[in-house]
Amino acid sequence: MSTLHKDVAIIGTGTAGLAAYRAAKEHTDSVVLIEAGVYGTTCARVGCMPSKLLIAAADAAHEVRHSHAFGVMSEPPAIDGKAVMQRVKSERDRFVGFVLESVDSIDEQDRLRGYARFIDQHTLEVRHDNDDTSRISAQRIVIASGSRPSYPSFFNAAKDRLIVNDDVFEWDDLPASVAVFGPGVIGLELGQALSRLGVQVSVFGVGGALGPFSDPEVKAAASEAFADQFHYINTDAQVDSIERSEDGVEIVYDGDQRITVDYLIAATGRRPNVDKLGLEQLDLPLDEREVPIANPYTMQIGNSPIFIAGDASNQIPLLHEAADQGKIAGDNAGRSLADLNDVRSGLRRSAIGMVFSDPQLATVGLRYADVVKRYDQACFAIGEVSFKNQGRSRVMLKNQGMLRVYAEQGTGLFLGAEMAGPRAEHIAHLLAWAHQQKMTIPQMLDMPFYHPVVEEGLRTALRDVNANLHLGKALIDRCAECGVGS
Ligand SMILES: Cc1cc2nc3c(=O)[nH]c(=O)nc-3n(C[C@H](O)[C@H](O)[C@H](O)COP(=O)(O)OP(=O)(O)OC[C@H]3O[C@@H](n4cnc5c(N)ncnc54)[C@H](O)[C@@H]3O)c2cc1C
Ligand SMILES: NC(=O)c1ccc[n+]([C@@H]2O[C@H](COP(=O)([O-])OP(=O)(O)OC[C@H]3O[C@@H](n4cnc5c(N)ncnc54)[C@H](O)[C@@H]3O)[C@@H](O)[C@H]2O)c1
Repeated sequence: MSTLHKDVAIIGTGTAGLAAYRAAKEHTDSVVLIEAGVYGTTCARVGCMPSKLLIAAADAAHEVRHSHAFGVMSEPPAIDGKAVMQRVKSERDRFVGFVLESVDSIDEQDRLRGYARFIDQHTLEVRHDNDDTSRISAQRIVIASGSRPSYPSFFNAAKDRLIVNDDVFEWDDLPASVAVFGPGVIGLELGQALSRLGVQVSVFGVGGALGPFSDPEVKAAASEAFADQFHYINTDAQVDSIERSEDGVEIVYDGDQRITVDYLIAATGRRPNVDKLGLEQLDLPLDEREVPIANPYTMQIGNSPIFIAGDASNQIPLLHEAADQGKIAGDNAGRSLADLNDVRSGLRRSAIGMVFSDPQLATVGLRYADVVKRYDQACFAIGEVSFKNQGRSRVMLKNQGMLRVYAEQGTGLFLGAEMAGPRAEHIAHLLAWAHQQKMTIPQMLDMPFYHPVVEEGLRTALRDVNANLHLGKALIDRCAECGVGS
């Protein structure tokens, strides 16, 4: 068996692996990137980009369907499922093309195709497509193997009609009906988009979980907004049976209710691809899910010569986090070649999470559950705004949802927020930037607010928390000098 000797080996050529490669190359020329699947990254092929393309088509249909409320009359939109999927796939392929160009620009001798597994802390065995194996001996190894959908085994009863997000983006046409299991991030994005594109969508959840929320008030406002968006939604459904029937998948639920759908989409979470890497023989610190425990600032696993990044790390499974973690892991893998203790803390930004549904959902900094865990009740304050009567939101007929902001008593430090509402992707950025700058609520209120904008709703929530921190006056019900409806 041939053995390749390298300073740094990276498992996975996704976003994290590519970032790790570039960072490691700053320290040494001897780096290899190993890829078991297809190049192109999860984000571009089956994740961020195709999902947003589907959502864009759905939004277009929704706007036409609701134009009459503005006095703009139009026919109900005719959805051409084949044309929808054709655009999703062709634009997706364009994005994938950019990634492929970037992979192609990497020296061929730095790339290896095959499935990597650990033999020991410095040795990988790689199984190639033709079933041959080779070995890599590396001083430092970065695990950047991503994640995959995970679902309970009873879903397998749906047989060939059980699908995951990857399969949706392979469709040539839209189906008539689907059941989405899991009203989390993927379930809400894909489920709502399909529903707006005329697919009959039924959503089944467990335990009342909805989107990324831990704040019961924000979750309740989001529940209200989503209540009439689907054929059926129950965030705490009792599913009795799932069966592949002649016509599709038959689901019996909530006692004697039954529905037959074309497909069951499993969106019940993802698991890191670390279970088949042979980690059990390496004496690494593992968590209860057997995922290596890495220092979030250095991405080093214990004091070992192994680093981890991206979804594989199970820290924050988002694209920008995969890029940041990959950079930190690759930099430290290369930097520590001479001395394993020479690792540096990289930049970890304030947390920001988005769901591109309508209303959009967002979390920033500490979520409500984190605040409650860290602080005594008396040591933090909450401010809120409902978007129901918020001026600009009403103007646009996007007046649903709620924003709640959390702050520290005494210092007035902004701690975090949860939001369901219009323009959340932009408001979440303002909040995340304020959070990273460690701004206080009074400092945030000193910033400019234009009129009439949705951000005036943010100002209302900030004023509310300011009053609850005893740093300012209580809110006046109709603050005319603030701008009508702000
Ligand atoms: C439907 C969907 C929508 C999403 N939307 C967003 C969004 O809007 N915004 C956002 O920030 N995030 C989004 N995400 C999350 C984002 O896509 C991921 O966080 C990110 O792509 C993870 O990158 P990664 O490098 O860790 O993994 P990947 O890009 O999956 O790369 C891992 C690579 O490792 C390879 N590999 C695995 N095991 C081995 C092995 N043993 N040997 C060799 N190679 C191996 C795999 O083949 C793969 O190519 C979405 C995800 C999904 C599924
Ligand atoms: N916009 C974005 O940034 C974006 C979009 C998609 C995915 N992602 C990333 O992908 C990750 C995974 O997304 P996800 O939606 O798969 O996971 P998730 O954790 O967000 O949601 C899973 C949902 O499934 C539910 N669930 C679990 N078991 C169930 C069962 N048996 N029946 C019904 N429901 C069940 C959970 O209660 C939860 O609501 C996200 O955490 C996120 O990091 C991000």
